Amino acid sequence: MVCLPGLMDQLHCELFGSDSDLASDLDSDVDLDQEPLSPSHQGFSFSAHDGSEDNGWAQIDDMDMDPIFRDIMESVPADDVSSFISSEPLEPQPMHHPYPHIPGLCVHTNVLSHGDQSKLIGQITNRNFFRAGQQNQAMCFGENDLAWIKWIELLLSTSGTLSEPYCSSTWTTRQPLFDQSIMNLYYPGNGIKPHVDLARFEDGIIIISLLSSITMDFYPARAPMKPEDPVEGTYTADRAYTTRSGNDGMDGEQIEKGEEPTKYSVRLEPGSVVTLNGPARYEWEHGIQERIDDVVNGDIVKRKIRVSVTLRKMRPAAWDVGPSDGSINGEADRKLATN
Ligand SMILES: O=C(O)CCC(=O)C(=O)O
Ligand SMILES: [Fe+2]
Repeated sequence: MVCLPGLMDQLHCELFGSDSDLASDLDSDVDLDQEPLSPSHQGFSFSAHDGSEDNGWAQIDDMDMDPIFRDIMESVPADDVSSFISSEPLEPQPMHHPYPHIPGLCVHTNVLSHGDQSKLIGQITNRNFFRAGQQNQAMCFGENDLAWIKWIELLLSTSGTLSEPYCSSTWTTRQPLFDQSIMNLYYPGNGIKPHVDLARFEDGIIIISLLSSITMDFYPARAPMKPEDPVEGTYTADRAYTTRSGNDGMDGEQIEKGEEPTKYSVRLEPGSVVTLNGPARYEWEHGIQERIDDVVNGDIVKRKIRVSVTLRKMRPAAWDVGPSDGSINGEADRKLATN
């Protein structure tokens, strides 16, 4: 694993245990019939949405489990969440939906079968990434720490999700395909502010949706990026993440002028995958509004608990980036969104 202290700090990622332990622990996949991994087997702790600095495993036994999370997770056998996903076919027939207004955006439905979704959720809960529901985001860095999710790459390939014209072969043939992942947990009412993913990630980003559907919105970026931008980023936090949230996508200036911002809404179903390439990755912001329901074809649909997995690849130079303003990324946005 390569993860410099500065970078770790900036992305709220804390290492527990030695690298060698971590690598061997993560070599094999999670056996869903086993007991959840003990804290000593888990290499990382992750930022909590309360912003607390010290999230050491020593505290875990003392944690009060979030009651909503407990109810949901206790009702789900570790290896079967199909009761959450009742409306999908057993054998998925992937469909690919490009969005012509947003070049490089494609939503791929029915990519993960019930079993695939169960396995992925089982892996996530087994690893206690969300610390029993007390935090809403977790991250993994480096190929070793993504070993548990490597099987998804094959699924993406065989489903046609990583094929032209939806995804450019300039990135789908890279090795490794992904070396960074973020798991996000959303309760009804939670969201993520509109953002362009950090410049430190390469082109070619995927978002997997699990457990329930949600509406994601896309807006033209206020500060578009280019692939060759410095890995540190080129824009400031106050420019990138100000008021475009919770008000149907209008920022302060646009509200004053009475202008409607361009916004495209995309429905993300469990088992679906979003691919972001080129303009969709660099020139459009994506976000999820903080609401308890979404309007879908005129109907109000209540939100339920949702988990997403974002997979990306770090730009080589990004591993050397030291600490800077940690607030200019989507990770920090989750913290704001839940406070
Ligand atoms: O949770 C999602 O669906 C989106 C996550 C995201 O945009 C991010 O982590 O950068
Ligand atoms: Fe993002």
